[in-house]
Amino acid sequence: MNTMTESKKTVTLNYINGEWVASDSEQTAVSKNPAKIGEDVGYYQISSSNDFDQAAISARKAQKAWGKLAGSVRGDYLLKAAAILEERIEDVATAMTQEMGKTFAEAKGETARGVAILRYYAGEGMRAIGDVIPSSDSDALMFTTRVPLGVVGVITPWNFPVAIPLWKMAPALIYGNAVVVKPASDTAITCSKVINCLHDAGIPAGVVNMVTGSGAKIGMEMVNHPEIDAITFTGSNTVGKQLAHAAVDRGIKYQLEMGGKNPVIVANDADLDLAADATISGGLKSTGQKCTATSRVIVHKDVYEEFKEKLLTKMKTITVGDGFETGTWMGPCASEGQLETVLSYIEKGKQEGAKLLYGGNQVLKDQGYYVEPTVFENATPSMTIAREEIFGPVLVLLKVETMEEALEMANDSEYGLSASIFTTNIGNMLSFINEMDAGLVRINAESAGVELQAPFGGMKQSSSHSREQGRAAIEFFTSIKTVFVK
Ligand SMILES: NC(=O)C1=CN([C@@H]2O[C@H](COP(=O)(O)OP(=O)(O)OC[C@H]3O[C@@H](n4cnc5c(N)ncnc54)[C@H](OP(=O)(O)O)[C@@H]3O)[C@@H](O)[C@H]2O)C=CC1
Ligand SMILES: O=C(O)CCC(=O)C(=O)O
Repeated sequence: MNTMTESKKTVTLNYINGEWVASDSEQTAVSKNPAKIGEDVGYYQISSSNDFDQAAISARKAQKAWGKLAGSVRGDYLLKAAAILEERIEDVATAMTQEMGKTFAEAKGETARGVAILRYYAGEGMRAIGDVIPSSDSDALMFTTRVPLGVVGVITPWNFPVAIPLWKMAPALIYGNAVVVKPASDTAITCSKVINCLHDAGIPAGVVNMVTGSGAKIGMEMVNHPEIDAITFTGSNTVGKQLAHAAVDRGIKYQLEMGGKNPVIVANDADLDLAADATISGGLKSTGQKCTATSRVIVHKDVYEEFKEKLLTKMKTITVGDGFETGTWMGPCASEGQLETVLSYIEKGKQEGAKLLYGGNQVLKDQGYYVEPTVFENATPSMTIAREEIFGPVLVLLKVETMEEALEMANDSEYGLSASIFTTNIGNMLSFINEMDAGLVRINAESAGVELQAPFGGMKQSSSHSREQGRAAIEFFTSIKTVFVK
């Protein structure tokens, strides 16, 4: 059982060396429902250094045997875990909606994506891992193979509490690593349910470990721990950079996936209904809390007014509320802190002279951390709302005279994660594909929407320039060995 009951409280436990255990700190913290002020979802462990130490040591011990198993055998564990997660979709998605507010439909969709991620990486256990390379010595055989890194530390955010831990853990495991995961505190309970699927699939003790608690404490201990050979992280740029510095100091491998300020360009030949729908879906689903969310909407002057009207008409139909209620399109911000951040950006937008076209207010205040879908216009590219990641349901409209100006503006950002263009002109498409500085470029499709079988990652400040997901994951989670036999 991943929980225990203590004074009528349901307490989620740590998972160390194949067992669900309480922290020796004897401290727990509460996970709160952002849709219902005052409703506690449950409790999780505030772990100690000793807990983390135990997890890292047991991962080190277990990795040796795990790494020696055939890839197909490791894959079988992932397939079993996938089947178990599939049976538990409703339960896992319920925890997700309760902990971070995403609508139940989105939470179920994400959990189904988690199942697909496990199945995809199970298949990786059967695929080629090296090349035969002709040697200059005709009597020799030269080839490459790949070996696991050892123990991988996994630090994950709250916005995709099932998909992100799985798209990091599943490739780590299939390529023979052991893992210690430190999930976001806001969604620790959801993550423990995912780990429980791996436990119930019979994964050998120590191969997977989960330690919950403060990121500032456990996260930093993780990157500095001698038993940790690599770190994979998704979250804020500030924390990502701290981890990178520490990883470089220790000479370990690291992978960071961080922020975005993703643009969508609407050309004067675009299908404006499609563009408006995709801007809303890409910018406001999950309450704008995706690193791939649309944030800057760069519109050609010829279609600006028409596009704006379509966008506003559609935005006005959005229903905000508890993600469990039928009819809710957009849930609350994930926490009080996120709500405050979003409201402070809205204030800054007004102060800096942008025009608030729609929304901008906190709503259902006595119920939860809700904010209206919001759109600004008359913004300039130098305004804070056009430069910084807001991570909320806020769109900024920017008008341009030409497509060259649109592309230049789209690239005028420290980030480069995802970007889209709406156009029917092949020349516009090709310029965008070639010149847009983003890891994910999408034509006539919203900026969000990552496919698990394709590489994912950003340019500039959005990532550590590595890619995760798809086959690209093998580059991070393994080391290449070149073998020469004579
Ligand atoms: N790229 C993305 O998908 C995401 C981007 N963000 C951006 O970051 C902003 C802040 O969100 P927030 O949740 O605070 O993001 P953080 O980067 O603080 O948190 C992400 C993960 O890192 C952990 N963490 C926190 N501090 C440290 C540390 N010093 N060392 C190691 N790990 C640490 C967190 O643990 P704990 O939860 O215990 O603090 C969590 O597991 C958002 O508004 C958004 O702009 C946030 C989440 C995802
Ligand atoms: O767009 C997506 O599906 C994934 C987004 C993501 O990776 C993130 O927000 O961290």
